[in-house]
Amino acid sequence: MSAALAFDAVSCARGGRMLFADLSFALRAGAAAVVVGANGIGKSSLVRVAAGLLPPAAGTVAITGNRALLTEDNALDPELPLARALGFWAAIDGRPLPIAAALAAFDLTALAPVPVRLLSTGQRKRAGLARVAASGAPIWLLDEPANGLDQRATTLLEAAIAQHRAAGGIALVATHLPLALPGAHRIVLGAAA
Ligand SMILES: Nc1ncnc2c1ncn2[C@@H]1O[C@H](COP(=O)(O)OP(=O)(O)OP(=O)(O)O)[C@@H](O)[C@H]1O
Repeated sequence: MSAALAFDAVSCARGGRMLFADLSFALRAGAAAVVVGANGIGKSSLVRVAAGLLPPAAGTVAITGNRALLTEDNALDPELPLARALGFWAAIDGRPLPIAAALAAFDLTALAPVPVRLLSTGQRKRAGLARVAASGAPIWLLDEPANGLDQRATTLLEAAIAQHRAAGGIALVATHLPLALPGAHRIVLGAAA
C-alpha cells in the first residue's frame, strides 16, 4: 500500500494557547511539504502532531505507512560507535535499509567507528538523518533538518529527500532555513487567512 499523510481540519493547542486551527493538507506517495513560520509559531508542534506525539485539539490525522522522526535530539546512543548506534535502531525498525548506504548518503562512512559523543554538531545532525534514512519508513518527519549543516551537507539532505520521494516516500519538513524541495506544498503558519 502506498504511503499517505493527511491532516483534516487539525487544530493544535499548547499551554492553553491555540497555535494553529483548521489546518488541512494531504500528502501522497512522492510528495513533500515544507512548514515555515516565525519562531514559536508551532512548526515543531505540527511535526509532533504528525508523529502522533501530540494529540490534536481538533480534527484528524490519517497515516498510511511507518513514520521516522528527526528532532533536535538524534536519539543515538552517545557511547556507541556511529555504525553500531545506527544498527541499534535498525534492529528495532521493521524494514531497515542497509546502514552503509545511509552512512554514505550523508558522507559519514569514515565516521562509522567514531563514538557518537565525539561527533560535531553538523555530523550529529547528519547521523540523525542517516538514522531516518536507514529506518526504511516511508514517511519522514523532519524538524529543522538543516540546522547545523554546511552547504555540502544541505545538498546531501536535499538529494536524500529527493531520492526518498522518487521511491514513493513522503517528507514533512519544518525549517527556517531554505531547502530545495521541488514541488513541495508550502504550509505557512501564522499567515493571515
Ligand atoms: N510542552 C509545552 N507546553 C506548553 N507550551 C509549549 C510546549 N512546547 C512548546 N510550547 C509552546 O508552543 C509554541 C510553539 O512551539 P513550537 O516549538 O512548535 O514552535 P516552532 O515554530 O517550532 O518554533 P522555533 O522556530 O523556535 O523552533 C511556543 O510558544 C512554545 O512556547
